[in-house]
Amino acid sequence: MRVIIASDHGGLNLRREIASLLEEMNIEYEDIGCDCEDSVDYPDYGIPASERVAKGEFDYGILICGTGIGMSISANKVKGIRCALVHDVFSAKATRQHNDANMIAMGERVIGPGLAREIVSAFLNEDYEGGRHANRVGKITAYEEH
Ligand SMILES: O=C(CO)[C@H](O)[C@H](O)[C@H](O)COP(=O)(O)O
Repeated sequence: MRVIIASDHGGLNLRREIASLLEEMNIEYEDIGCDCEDSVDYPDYGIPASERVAKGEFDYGILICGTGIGMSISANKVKGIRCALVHDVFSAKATRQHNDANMIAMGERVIGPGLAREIVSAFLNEDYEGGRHANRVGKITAYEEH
């Protein structure tokens, strides 16, 4: 499994926490920044990360900003990306099972590091269920293609 992580200045500390978690989990990952606490614009990090997931370079992406909202909006503009804004473990599991989400976004100003770790772990350990969900995800993909 290969994972890409990115944040703006508002998600810097939580991104570092998630990088530590991925190391503990022995998951191969690339961290594309941002690298300092100076104010940056979340699309400058979220869109390149999403493009690399969409190209197949990574299986999953994890994006963090202050709220997770700007990152999730940016990611979902990239064709092939299904990015869920998640701040609870149930949704992290469900978005893999039902939506086949390939990215999640979280807000460092919304949740603490312990919950964020649980969310990432749940997301990466869950499988897509297909079945009735495949029809629904297929309709999203068809819309994207038209
Ligand atoms: O994009 C966001 C909100 O949708 C993120 O939370 C940003 O991190 C936030 O907007 C940055 O805010 P700041 O006041 O410029 O630090």
